[in-house]
Amino acid sequence: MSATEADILARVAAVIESRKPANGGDPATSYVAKLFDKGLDAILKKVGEEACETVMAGKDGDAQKIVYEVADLWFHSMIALAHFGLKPEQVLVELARREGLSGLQEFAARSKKAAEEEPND
Ligand SMILES: N=c1c2ncn([C@@H]3O[C@H](COP(=O)(O)OP(=O)(O)OP(=O)(O)O)[C@@H](O)[C@H]3O)c2ncn1[C@@H]1O[C@H](COP(=O)(O)O)[C@@H](O)[C@H]1O
Repeated sequence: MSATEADILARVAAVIESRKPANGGDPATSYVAKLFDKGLDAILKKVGEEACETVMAGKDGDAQKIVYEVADLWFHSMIALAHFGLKPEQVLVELARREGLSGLQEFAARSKKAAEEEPND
């Protein structure tokens, strides 16, 4: 991945931020501003729809369609992050934190902690 591609999330996030009503986003001319105007339920509905469309593309096994739907899913997830004042960098930091950490080991550690915290009857 080139530096330019790595910067895309930050650039798209900056445009999303600029579309917030407080930053002058205009629902008449901007899809993102229109979604912010509709509010959190509408944003989350789009995230759910795009997740379903990603699943359907996966079932079809069409590589190009999968890329297209995941792009829609990431894009709408970024609008949801922006709604909560969060940045994609924070998700990237979390992914980086998990690098090299086996998912199975992490699950085992979490299960052990939950069992230890469970109140004894
Ligand atoms: N990456 C995207 C992007 N991906 C998808 N979409 C839009 O998201 C919508 C996806 O909805 P669907 O696929 O469900 O199609 P639809 O049925 O037309 O949509 P709905 O009526 O259900 O909302 C479409 O209208 C797409 O055009 C996007 N719209 C904008 N961007 C980025 O956001 C920037 C700002 O966009 P504006 O706010 O519109 O200027 C753009 O320059 C792009 O970089």
